[in-house]
Amino acid sequence: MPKTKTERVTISLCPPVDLGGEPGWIPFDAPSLVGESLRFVSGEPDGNRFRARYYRDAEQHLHARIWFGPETEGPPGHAHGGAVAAVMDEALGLAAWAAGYPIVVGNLNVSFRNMLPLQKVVTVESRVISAEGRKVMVHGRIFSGETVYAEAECLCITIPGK
Ligand SMILES: CCCCCCCCCCCCCCCC(=O)SCCNC(=O)CCNC(=O)[C@H](O)C(C)(C)COP(=O)(O)OP(=O)(O)OC[C@H]1O[C@@H](n2cnc3c(N)ncnc32)[C@H](O)[C@@H]1OP(=O)(O)O
Repeated sequence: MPKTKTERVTISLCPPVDLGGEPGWIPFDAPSLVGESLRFVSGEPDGNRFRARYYRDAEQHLHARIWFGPETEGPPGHAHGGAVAAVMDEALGLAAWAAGYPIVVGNLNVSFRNMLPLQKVVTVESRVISAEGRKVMVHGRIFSGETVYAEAECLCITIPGK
C-alpha cells in the first residue's frame, strides 16, 4: 500500500493594512444585524482575499473600507470583476439592511470603470435611493481619491416575515 505523504503548505499573510474610517464615521457591526453569514467578503479580516470594515456616517449612510488582496486577482495585478461584484453585493445589500429593510439582492448591475490594483484600500459608498413596495434600490461606488473603480445599481427585494 503506497504511503501517503503529508504536505505542509505555508501561506504567508500580507502585512496589516489600515482600514480606518473618516472622521465622524462610526464602526458598524454587521454581524449583530444580519448574523455571522457574511463570510465570503468579510469572513477573514486578516486573510489574503478581502479585508473589510464597515462604518456609518452621521446621516446613517453605510461606507466600507475594503482591501482587495492577492487572492482576488483577475487581470494580472488587478481585482477580478467577480470580486468587485461580490463586494458590491455585500456592501449594497448590507446598506439596505442597515436602513431597516430585510432584503436579498434581486438584481445587481455593476459598471467596471477602472482596473482596481491589488493590495489597495478603497472605499465603498452607498445610498438607498428609493423604497417602493418590496423593492429597495441602492446605488454605490468603489473609489479611491478621484478614481472611481466601479459603480453599481442594486435592486433589493424585501423578504416577507423577516
Ligand atoms: C432566507 C434568507 C434569510 C437571509 C437573512 C440574512 C441575510 C443577510 C444578508 C446580509 C446583507 C446582504 C448581503 C448579501 C446579499 C446577497 O448576496 S443575497 C444573495 C443573492 N440573492 C439571491 O440569492 C436572491 C435569489 N432570488 C430570490 O430569492 C427571489 O427571486 C427574490 C429576490 C426573493 C424574489 O422572489 P419573490 O419573493 O418570489 O418575489 P417576486 O414576486 O418574484 O418579486 C417581487 C417583486 O420584485 C421584482 N423582482 C424580483 N426579482 C427581480 C429582478 N431580478 N429584477 C427586477 N425585478 C425583480 C418582481 O418583478 C416583483 O415586482 P412586482 O411584481 O411586485 O412589481
